Amino acid sequence: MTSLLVTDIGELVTADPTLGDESPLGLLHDAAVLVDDLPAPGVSAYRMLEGEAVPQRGSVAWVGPAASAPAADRVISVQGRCVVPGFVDSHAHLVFAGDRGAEFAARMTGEPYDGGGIAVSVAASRAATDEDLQDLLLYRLAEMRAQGTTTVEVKSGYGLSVADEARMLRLAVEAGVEETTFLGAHVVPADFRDRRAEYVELVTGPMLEACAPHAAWGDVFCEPASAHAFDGDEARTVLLACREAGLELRVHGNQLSAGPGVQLACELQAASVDHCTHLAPADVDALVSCAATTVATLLPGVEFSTRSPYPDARALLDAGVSVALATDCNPGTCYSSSIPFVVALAVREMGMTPAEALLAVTRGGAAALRRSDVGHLGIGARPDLTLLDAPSYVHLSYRAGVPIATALDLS
Ligand SMILES: N=CN[C@@H](CCC(=O)O)C(=O)O
Ligand SMILES: [Zn+2]
Repeated sequence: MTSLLVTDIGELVTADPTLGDESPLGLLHDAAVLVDDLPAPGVSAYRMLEGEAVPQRGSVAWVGPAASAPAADRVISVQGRCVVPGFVDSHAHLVFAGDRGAEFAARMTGEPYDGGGIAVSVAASRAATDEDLQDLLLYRLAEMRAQGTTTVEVKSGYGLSVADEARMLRLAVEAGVEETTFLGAHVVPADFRDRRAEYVELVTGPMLEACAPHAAWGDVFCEPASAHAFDGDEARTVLLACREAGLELRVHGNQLSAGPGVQLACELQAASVDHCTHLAPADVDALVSCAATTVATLLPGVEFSTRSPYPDARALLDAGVSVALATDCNPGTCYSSSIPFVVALAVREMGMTPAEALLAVTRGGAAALRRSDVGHLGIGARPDLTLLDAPSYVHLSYRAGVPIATALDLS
């Protein structure tokens, strides 16, 4: 094992309020970070523990002024640039084949989004080989890392058969994704259109049984305003079955209408309810009451790509709601893998400050995945450092569209 000092950090955001200026950003200037327990170059990054190969990632051992940094086996100077915690993208659909650019173009001339296009991605994904899907997934994961994302959640949902849902989750696990979500209840597939109850039985029975071994989370697209998605009762049935199978819960809710998704997520103590585009006053009250357990994950790339009104993040934060931001990278409502793009939208369009937006894609994303080891650079954290080719985190939204963020390679 070796140690590594990342030094000459002009501005360091730890997102740990016990460090630095003791603000929520835990900000330091002219700083350094010591990472311990890294595998030595050329040595296996895995250690066998009880018969299983466990990745050795190291951890943050010290944070402070560069001038008083401890010695280390290796040193990387970032030459005055800004370092922030690696972004945690808590909502993405990365296992799919096919293209829906024409659907996007039609939306830009006024066609509404209703979820019907999901069938196009399902057909293309079912037809794709394992190898094709794996290549596409790995490409998208690399694209995210190149833009500063170090933890990502990946959903199934473009298989909608027992075998295809299970293979999508298996491929995600094989690609090294730690946060995998079973979304067999994405939409009701065409061959079940007049047999909705039968599809819910399939999802909660054989499909769940085949998928649960590859998934940490269970999710549902709860949207009574769409004929393709699931109403409140169907969504409850799916979520309860997922919980029974040992999965923790997350919900696609209130995307197209102020439906029952938020209330259901709060009632079932889901980790996150995602979209929250259309909220009734009672939904905001519910999100405030359940802020300790349930995060409202806002996905402004979706509002951008579906030309919908942005949720009022300012009002949610002021009310005391726990807020995260994520990409929702998917072929339909937002084919962007860029957390910096999401940050820029949240600041420009949703009333968030640059600091709040950065915390929402780090601490917020981690809370939405119930993770305490990522989303910050406190002592003991996973050493996921994202480098900004800029003097300050403010540049993430100030320099919108410029590729300044990238995950730092410690190897
Ligand atoms: N709304 C449901 N699911 C995805 C979109 C899926 C698609 O259109 O392909 C979302 O989160 O926006
Ligand atoms: Zn989604």
